[in-house]
Amino acid sequence: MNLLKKAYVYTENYRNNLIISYFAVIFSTIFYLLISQVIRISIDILSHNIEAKNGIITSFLRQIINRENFLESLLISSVLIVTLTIIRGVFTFLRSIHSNVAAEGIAKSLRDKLYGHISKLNYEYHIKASTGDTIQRCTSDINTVRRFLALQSTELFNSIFMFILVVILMFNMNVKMTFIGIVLMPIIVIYSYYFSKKVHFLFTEVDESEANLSTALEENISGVRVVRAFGMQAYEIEKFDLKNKDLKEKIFKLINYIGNYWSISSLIALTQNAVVLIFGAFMVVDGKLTLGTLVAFTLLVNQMLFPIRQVGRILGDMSKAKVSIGRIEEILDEEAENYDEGITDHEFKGYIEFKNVNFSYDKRPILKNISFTIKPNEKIAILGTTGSGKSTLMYLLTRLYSNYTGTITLDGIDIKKFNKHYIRKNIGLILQEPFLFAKTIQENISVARPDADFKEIELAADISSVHSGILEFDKGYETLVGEKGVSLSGGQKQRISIARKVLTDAKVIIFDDSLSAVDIETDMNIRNNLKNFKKDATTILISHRISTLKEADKILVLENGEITAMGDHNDLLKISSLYKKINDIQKNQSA
Ligand SMILES: Nc1ncnc2c1ncn2[C@@H]1O[C@H](COP(=O)(O)OP(=O)(O)OP(=O)(O)O)[C@@H](O)[C@H]1O
Repeated sequence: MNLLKKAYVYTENYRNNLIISYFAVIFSTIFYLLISQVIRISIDILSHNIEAKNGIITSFLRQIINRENFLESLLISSVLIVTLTIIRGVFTFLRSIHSNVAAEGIAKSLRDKLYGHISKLNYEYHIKASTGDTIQRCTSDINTVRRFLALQSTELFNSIFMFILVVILMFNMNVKMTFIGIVLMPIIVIYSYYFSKKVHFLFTEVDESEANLSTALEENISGVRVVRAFGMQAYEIEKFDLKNKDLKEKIFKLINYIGNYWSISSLIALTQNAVVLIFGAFMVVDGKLTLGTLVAFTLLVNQMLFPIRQVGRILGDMSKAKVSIGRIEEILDEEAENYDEGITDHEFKGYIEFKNVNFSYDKRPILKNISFTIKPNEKIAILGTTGSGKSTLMYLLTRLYSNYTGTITLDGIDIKKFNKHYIRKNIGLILQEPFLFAKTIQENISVARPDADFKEIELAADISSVHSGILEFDKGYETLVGEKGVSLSGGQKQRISIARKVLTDAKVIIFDDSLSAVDIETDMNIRNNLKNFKKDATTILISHRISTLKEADKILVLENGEITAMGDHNDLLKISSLYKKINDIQKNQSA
């Protein structure tokens, strides 16, 4: 019930389709019962002229068929049966169309809802969640809910409704035969229920094995260079072969089990049929049952058996649907970032201040008592040991994390009061490992401003020192970048991502070690180009290169989450031992 209540919410917009398919189930069942009765009464009238129990159908048939005009009557009842079967077929068709329209519609709106929500979830969620798991929730979990809501629920309704009506009708025809007709049904339901549980487990095993195989394949393809460099091909092939074998064995096990189930349950179903026929035949011989009633019983029992065999499976699948709905709701219950509130109309001047900022990841202190200011148009640089918290500092500034203590202000206003889009539009963060989409270079540059014209894109690429490199490709800006930009060098990828930011009108540009993969000369060119192009932009440079750092107006030295020194190049040579050490090492390397 809880499941149905939860699931009901997702049927919005498709409830009419579901109602039509439920009604179609009702009418298709009623017509089937009608057909069985027409067959029963026709056989009884035409074979022995037996006075069947009076009723609407009997009175109607009595008027149009009789034993005296045998052939004509046979034809009439056949036409009647075919007509009723066609009408039933129309209802079955309606049921199928409407339940499938509802199924696909519900799945689509659920996918839209889930994806829309995921795209608004905070950075912290994305860092912690596994990509594979999230994709599974958006695909196979939605598929399970789709099948349950629109297909299995109508199937379940059909099975229950059919069972109740058939039993009532059979009771009406013959009480003793009714018990005989359903004697093996409980065995079939229990068996199919246990089957579905076991099969669920086997399906999960196959899914896991398939996921292992895909992961191995994905790792091998994307890590092809490492595999070759270490001569690991033979080892990787063997590893893949083992996983492939495991998948084959699990699929065999599953097929075997399903095959056994259908054979055994068919045997039980056939036994049930045989029981009806044998007992029924004796009763017909004893004159306790008419031939027509026996035929009707055989038809009804047969008709009931297939849906009953499905009930166990549907019940098993319901538990799967419950888990899937839970997994989907886990995401939907995550609080989304609010992009609607906050200041958006501020004329940003570029004054930034960190005041006593402290931040922890899972209670582990990362930034400790950070205080510094950046004036508009100033160029500041950050040097720090690995893991000292440089990137984290920039994540706080762009509001990827908000759970810090202390204050961060823009032009004297707390950044928490600004709209998040506004902050990220004005403060452009360029990451060390940029992500490129499986699109053309031109599209990759214009993601930040899809309305930019080609001249602007070219200029942005030129400023980022990547224009001439792009033109060397046969298709130039139309070159398709692979899923992870594999056809581009690390430096090219970094420069394309810089071009993206150049295209925006961000007032602050942060280079988070995003020039690390380009040589010193290109690094300098890009910075000079930017200086001329974005004259009034504030720049924050995270770098390990003294040649880059020394041009900054102010350099922060970060060690273990603390600012240990602050000043320009000459100041730091005197006051920071870390800065001096790095300077000496790099000086010796270039000497
Ligand atoms: N999502 C996270 N959850 C937990 N700890 C994290 C998370 N992200 C980073 N850290 C930890 O926080 C510390 C600071 O990370 P950060 O990336 O800010 O350092 P960094 O100075 O930029 O390092 P690098 O120079 O290597 O890029 C590191 O010890 C890192 O392991």
